[in-house]
Amino acid sequence: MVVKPATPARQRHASSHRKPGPASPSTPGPSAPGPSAPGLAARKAAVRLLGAVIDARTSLDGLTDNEHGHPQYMALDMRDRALVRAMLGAALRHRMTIAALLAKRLEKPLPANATALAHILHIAAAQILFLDVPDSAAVDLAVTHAKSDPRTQRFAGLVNAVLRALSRVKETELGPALTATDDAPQWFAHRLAQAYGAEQARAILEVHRLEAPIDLTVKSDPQSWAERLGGIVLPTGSVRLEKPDGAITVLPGFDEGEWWVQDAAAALPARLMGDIARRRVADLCAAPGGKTAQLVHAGADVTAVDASQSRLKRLARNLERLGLKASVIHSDLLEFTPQEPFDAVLLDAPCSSTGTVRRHPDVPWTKTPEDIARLAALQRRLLDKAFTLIGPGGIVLFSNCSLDPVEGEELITAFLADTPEAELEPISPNDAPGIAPFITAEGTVRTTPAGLDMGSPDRSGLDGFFAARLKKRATE
Ligand SMILES: C[S@@+](CC[C@H](N)C(=O)[O-])C[C@H]1O[C@@H](n2cnc3c(N)ncnc32)[C@H](O)[C@@H]1O
Repeated sequence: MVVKPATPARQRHASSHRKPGPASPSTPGPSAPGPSAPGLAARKAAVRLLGAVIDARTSLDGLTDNEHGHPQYMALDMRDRALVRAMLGAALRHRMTIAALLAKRLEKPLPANATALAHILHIAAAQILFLDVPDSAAVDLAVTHAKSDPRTQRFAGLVNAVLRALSRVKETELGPALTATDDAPQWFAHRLAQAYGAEQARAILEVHRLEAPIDLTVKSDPQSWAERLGGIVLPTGSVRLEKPDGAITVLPGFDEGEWWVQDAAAALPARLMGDIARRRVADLCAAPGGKTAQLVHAGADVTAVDASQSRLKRLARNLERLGLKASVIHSDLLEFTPQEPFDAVLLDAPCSSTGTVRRHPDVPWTKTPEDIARLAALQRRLLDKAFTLIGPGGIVLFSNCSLDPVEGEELITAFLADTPEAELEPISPNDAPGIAPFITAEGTVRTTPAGLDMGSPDRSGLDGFFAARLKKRATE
């Protein structure tokens, strides 16, 4: 398979350009960079954050937030932050491949409690194998890092020897290692295989090694926006950008509010609600508002509800930029008591996010099967509540970005069995452009990252999503 380099790291990082010291198999060379070497702070931050993800199951999104991120990350300039994200992306997307190649260079496995050492090796190996950083810089900075930490000091020679050996064999060993390895924790690979069969699970895991392209939902005229922005129009109507250079916010149409970033799969649920022009519609877990924007743009009178104040602030900013208006309510859905029923509600429920691994490669490492069970139980409570908010003949569109049937197909089957006044309104190919390949035998929608083949790996794929349209039976 072809491994797409993890951008933006194929740019060279000036702070990494040092000549290597003399290559000794086990002793760091005399010219190994000093404790304040350029590029060292970025490596230390990446190692620290990898530890937080792997050892403490902390979500990378929060750690690398540009306003409230981890202090070691916040102390870096934007260029080094991009490098940290690239190192972490590669280290997590290829975690098992890296582990297998490192293990071959070690005489015996690292002790289970040598986590600091393991993370230094993984971050350096990610650079050597997948990023456009000179191998010598990756090795030397890892050695300096190891020397500076009392927990890893005595392993500096081992770090040097293992990484230099890895650099020597990467051309011959990387390809076969990628073919032989599932880059996922066992529980996750196993669950995917149970749900989708071995072949499809393998295809999904392969796509998880790639970074996702950027998709836009445009207010109108996708073809002309695709031409202006250098992208393609997907069969579903989203515009897919081809390797955008630099910040999205400087592209034409951003300031004018002509489009918003939204994965092609995430754009599907709101399109399945039928003609909602002038209807009263609630978006029940709304922030940061991608689907709210679609509903308002479709002409509905929208009430957007979310339990998170900070995420609602982002929703309000997004709607303002787009020139779209909704009533915004800060409330736990379980305590939301509107005065009148809605014609339709969209419940894009909080979930394990296992459909978004291309964008969030930490997810399989931070989530557990217990999280999936807990989130499915919460989703069921939210769905029961959502169903009370519509009148007879009203619609609940339930969706989430999980790949797990426990949060999707199985949840809906149980809901229908327990709720006599509910019926599934099957989704049909005429409901939305490009939807046909994703409709299941039951009439729900299921996408996986291995879907939407656009001819080349970096143009293809979409997030994993589930959607079901439920109707409240009209009373006689
Ligand atoms: C998957 S995100 C929604 C994404 C959003 N629909 C969009 O398209 O931009 C799930 C949202 O559910 C919200 N949430 C979680 N539990 C909630 C609850 N009990 N009541 C209301 N909102 C909740 C979270 O704050 C989060 O914003």
